[in-house]
Amino acid sequence: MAVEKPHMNLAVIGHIDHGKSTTVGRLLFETGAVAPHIIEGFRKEAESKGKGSFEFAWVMDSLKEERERGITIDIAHKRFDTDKFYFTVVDCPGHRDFVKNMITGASQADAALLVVAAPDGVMEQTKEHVFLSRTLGINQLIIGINKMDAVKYDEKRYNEVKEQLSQLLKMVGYKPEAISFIPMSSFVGDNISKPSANTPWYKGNTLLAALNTLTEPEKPTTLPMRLPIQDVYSISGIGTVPVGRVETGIMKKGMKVNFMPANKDGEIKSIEMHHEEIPQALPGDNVGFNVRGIGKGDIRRGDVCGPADVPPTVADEFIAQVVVLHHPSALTVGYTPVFHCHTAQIACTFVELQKKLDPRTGQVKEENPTFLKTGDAAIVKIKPTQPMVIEKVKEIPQLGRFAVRDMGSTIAAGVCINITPKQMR
Ligand SMILES: Nc1nc2c(ncn2[C@@H]2O[C@H](COP(=O)(O)OP(=O)(O)OP(=O)(O)O)[C@@H](O)[C@H]2O)c(=O)[nH]1
Repeated sequence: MAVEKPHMNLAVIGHIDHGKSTTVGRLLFETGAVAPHIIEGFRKEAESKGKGSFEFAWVMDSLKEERERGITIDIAHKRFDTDKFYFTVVDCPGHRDFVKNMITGASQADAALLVVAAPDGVMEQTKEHVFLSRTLGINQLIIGINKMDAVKYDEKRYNEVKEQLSQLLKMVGYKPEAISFIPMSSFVGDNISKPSANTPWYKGNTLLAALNTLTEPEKPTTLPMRLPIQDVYSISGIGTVPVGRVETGIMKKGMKVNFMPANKDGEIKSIEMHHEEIPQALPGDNVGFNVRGIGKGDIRRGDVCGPADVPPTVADEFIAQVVVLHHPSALTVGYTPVFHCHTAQIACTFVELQKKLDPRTGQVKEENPTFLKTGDAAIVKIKPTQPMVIEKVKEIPQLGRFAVRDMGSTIAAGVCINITPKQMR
């Protein structure tokens, strides 16, 4: 029987027009995920509209209007295989709900591919995306220095851009020496699956070979068990069945558990996954489970299940590091948008703006700033308007991240660095 390859979620990030979509299109094409006749169809359609150079980018444009405007929006949920992994391409920052999806775990990326155009080098969004990747806990990075054809495959230019990037990576805490840099052209197909004769000076991996060097993320089984509740059902003959995904630790049959902030105790009677009873559930498993001692009205979406002896932390207040991604004006003390943290959505107030940071270095730029604006990073104190479970990102990273949403868009993203807990028991 064929053994399924390990799965990796890959975020493709980089400055606008640096070639993210073209690179994804090229990867899908060269790994056989898109049939050549489909590419040919796109090429003809593009030519007929005078956009002949867009063929690979077009593979990714599933929306017709987007195609006509010549920009790419929908690169979500594209799959391709290397001989070691199968990859799902997740949305990139700036595209729709990327940040929110990353944080709520819907598309937590295991690795990121940063695309940087050789003619431009490091640009504004390159910096933003690198910082955001770091904040969101993406530890593995591959860098494609793209559009090498447009700089005549010049080794000197490649080294300049590589050096700029190395500086940037060091500032945010990545180790450039552990990262693959690849001179490539997604458009021409250089160094994607085969070493290119256009870059005889380059002896490193192709993009596909570099993707194969990534390591499968370990399941966080040694952390305390945390399962944020997605829904609660009442099933006749069984009783109350909460459902959700195990984020950390192991849920076992017979375990004594506690739900916070509901502050209800129970015992796991049975666990079910894909309609089969299982003795234990691991991180990543989506399960339904039956708990002795819990009624349907006792718990709800946003509550978190944990072991009774290490219950989830309910915050009275918490200190967070945030990055403001998009705020129409100035974010000030008193602002109370909705925080999305695991499955909870709770209005929280910015009660103190403690320090403004340089988003690239993390150095303090200003103490007690009066406001924050788009692009700022800061240390802030937050007070939830209702009891809310959150954990320190250093202790349980999966429950320590949040997205801040207001009026339909993601205003900020952040991580919880300290908590003043609410005494619950
Ligand atoms: N010369 C050259 N052009 C390229 C290469 N890769 C992409 N392009 C062109 O660069 C432009 C932008 O490419 P996209 O793939 O749409 O870039 P993107 O980063 O996905 O852009 P957004 O989704 O709008 O942020 C298109 O005109 C591509 O044809 C390359 O390797 N060489």
